[in-house]
Amino acid sequence: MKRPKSKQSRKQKRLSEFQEIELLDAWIESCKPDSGSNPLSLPPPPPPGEQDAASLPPYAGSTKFDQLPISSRTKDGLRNAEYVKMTDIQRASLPHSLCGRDVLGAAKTGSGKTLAFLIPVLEKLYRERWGPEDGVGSIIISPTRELAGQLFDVLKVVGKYHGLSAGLLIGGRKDVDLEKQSVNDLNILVCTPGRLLQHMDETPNFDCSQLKVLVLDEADRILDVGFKKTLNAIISQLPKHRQTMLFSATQTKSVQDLARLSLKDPEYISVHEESVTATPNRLQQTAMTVSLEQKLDMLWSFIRTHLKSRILVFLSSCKQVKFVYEAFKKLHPGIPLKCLHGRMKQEKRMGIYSEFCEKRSVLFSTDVASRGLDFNKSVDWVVQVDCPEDVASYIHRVGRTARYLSGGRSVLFLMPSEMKMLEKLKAAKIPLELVKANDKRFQPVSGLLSALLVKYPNIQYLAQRAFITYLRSIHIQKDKEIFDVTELPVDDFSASFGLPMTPKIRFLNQKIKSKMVSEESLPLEPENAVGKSELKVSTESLMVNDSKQDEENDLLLTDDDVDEALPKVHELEDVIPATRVLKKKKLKINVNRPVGSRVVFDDEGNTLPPLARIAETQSSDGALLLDKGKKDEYYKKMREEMKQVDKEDKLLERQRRRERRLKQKMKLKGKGKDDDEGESELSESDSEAMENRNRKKSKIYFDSDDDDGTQKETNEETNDKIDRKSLAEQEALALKLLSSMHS
Ligand SMILES: Nc1ncnc2c1ncn2[C@@H]1O[C@H](COP(=O)(O)OP(=O)(O)OP(=O)(O)O)[C@@H](O)[C@H]1O
Repeated sequence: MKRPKSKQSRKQKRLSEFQEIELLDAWIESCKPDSGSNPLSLPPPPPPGEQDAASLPPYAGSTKFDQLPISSRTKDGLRNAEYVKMTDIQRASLPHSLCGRDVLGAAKTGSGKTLAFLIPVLEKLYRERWGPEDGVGSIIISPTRELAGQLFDVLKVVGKYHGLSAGLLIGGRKDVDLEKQSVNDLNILVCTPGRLLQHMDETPNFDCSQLKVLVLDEADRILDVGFKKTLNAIISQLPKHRQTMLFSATQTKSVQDLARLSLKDPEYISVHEESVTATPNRLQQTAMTVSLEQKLDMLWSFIRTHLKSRILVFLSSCKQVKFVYEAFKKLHPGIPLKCLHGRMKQEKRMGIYSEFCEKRSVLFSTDVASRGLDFNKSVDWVVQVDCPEDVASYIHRVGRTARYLSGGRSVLFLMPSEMKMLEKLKAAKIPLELVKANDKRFQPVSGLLSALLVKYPNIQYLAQRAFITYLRSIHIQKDKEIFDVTELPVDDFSASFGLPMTPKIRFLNQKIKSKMVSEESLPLEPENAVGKSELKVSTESLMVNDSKQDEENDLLLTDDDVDEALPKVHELEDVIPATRVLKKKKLKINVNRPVGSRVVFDDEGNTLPPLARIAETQSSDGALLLDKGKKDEYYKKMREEMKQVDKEDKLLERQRRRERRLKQKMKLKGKGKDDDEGESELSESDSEAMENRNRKKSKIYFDSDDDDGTQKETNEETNDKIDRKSLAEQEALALKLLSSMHS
């Protein structure tokens, strides 16, 4: 902010300031609007020429900033930024806030709430003659860093001619030590709750005891459970005697919340309460039924048909944002893509935010961009791919378009299981039209994604993470009437991401198990469990249209270039087509599975109870042998059958042996004859070998060298006896082993 340049001019300024402040104080005091009155219903003050010279003109009912009891510095700042006429929320709240009252302001998105609290902040400190040595005089808290940055920018513009110092204190910045050195010299802090508390805890001599004005922008969000502890800790360090202003498009009226902030007779200013709609009039809102597995196809088709628009796409988690951004970027839709989420470095976040303000592009974002952000050039479309958690969240998301006097359009994708949300939105005075997509413009992307995932494992990893986090985000939603994770067709959803297999979903198993227990469902037999836990496959196609359609509502027609030829989709020339067939089999979740035990599955994928594996062999009647009596009987029968088969085998073997020996005998006899006849033909060695062979043979059966037929016959019988004995022993041993195994 500018400071007076020379000593002389400073002195003059101080003098004129002094007079101006006196006049302003008197004016504000003498023309105070009645507490609880609505300045919007009052007539505007008469023009300067017609005013009573003896008295100050009433300011409640003013329509222009110039008519308000505010300093010339603020007026200059406003004029500089071309703010002349006030919006409704400014007209309704400024007369009350300028006279120091606590205010609870609610007005539609994009209706100018920022100035409604920045002007009183500047004016209060100015009239208190606040200076650098006075320390922190006002704190403005915003739920997100981007919004805090934006508020700070507006403050710099409007407060340009004031001598006050202001600082932006937000997380994610490296220069916290530098901040600590200068924070005590700041008069106005624009901050996020976490960073403010950090300074309260860590910065030596950080002092807010003189605080005059506290502002909570997006108050309902800051008072939400997410910030509860932080906010309570902050409030406990602030003086109770102060002016407090709360602003939001979806205001809190909870007495508990207001008590936490120690508000004193606050003015409830809700300028659009009587309005027919809760959202800006120039906002054209539509909804489409899109099944979970078709969301990405629909989003891709939407982007491809709106290449000349500035589109803000809301997804439910950082991981979703990362995956869709990275994957679509690789597919080159024909429009620049950007992404914004809480896990990004602060500098990058700010960079993306300002780039999106400047250039036509598609910004994929989490709810980090859903509140307060005022993109410079208007956003043409807000696309909600994932259903917002509640009505308030919907209002803030769509509120990023159709701001101030501009128009805008929005589309909400609703899964068949989320249709209850449509009723809730309509009940909250949100004019939504259910429309259908143009099938001719529908361009599925799942095939391209599966090819992409094969080529880029890092994107496949992102897809897996995105898949899990989406399901988790549904799982943790509070409104179970709308969000039911067990209703989701997980396998088809995973396939729509291009994933070759459905990733494991542990929390879902537990969820389903507990659901089944609470519903006292069928006995937990594996078959039932699987049937029960099987996640539905949504066959719902693009749209259920219950309203009359016209071209205007056809969402896959381009908004301004319906007949214009679209650039061709950049084909994945170098992407290898997916070789693996996508798993279409439904996920079977075994709710019976005891923790830490081994589970056995049959061929169908059903679990088998313990011991079933042993008894896998079926009896003649086909039943599994789990009964011990039946099992013993079954094995006894089997043993006997085996014995019989053994016997037959042995007899056969014996017979074969006998035949072999007979043949050998015959051979030997024949040889003897031959030897006698052709002695000269046999060498010495040959006869020796023959002798040895005969000896060896006899050694098999006899210990003596005597060799005649009768003897051999007897020996053979003995041998058979030995054989028989050993086989019987072996048999007995085998049976013993078998029975010990199964007893
Ligand atoms: N009196 C005015 N004259 C002209 N433009 C204005 C005026 N007041 C606000 N604006 C413009 O209107 C736009 C929306 O204002 P602002 O961001 O304050 O809305 P908001 O009500 O805070 O919205 P949200 O609820 O989304 O936070 C801004 O671009 C702002 O510059």
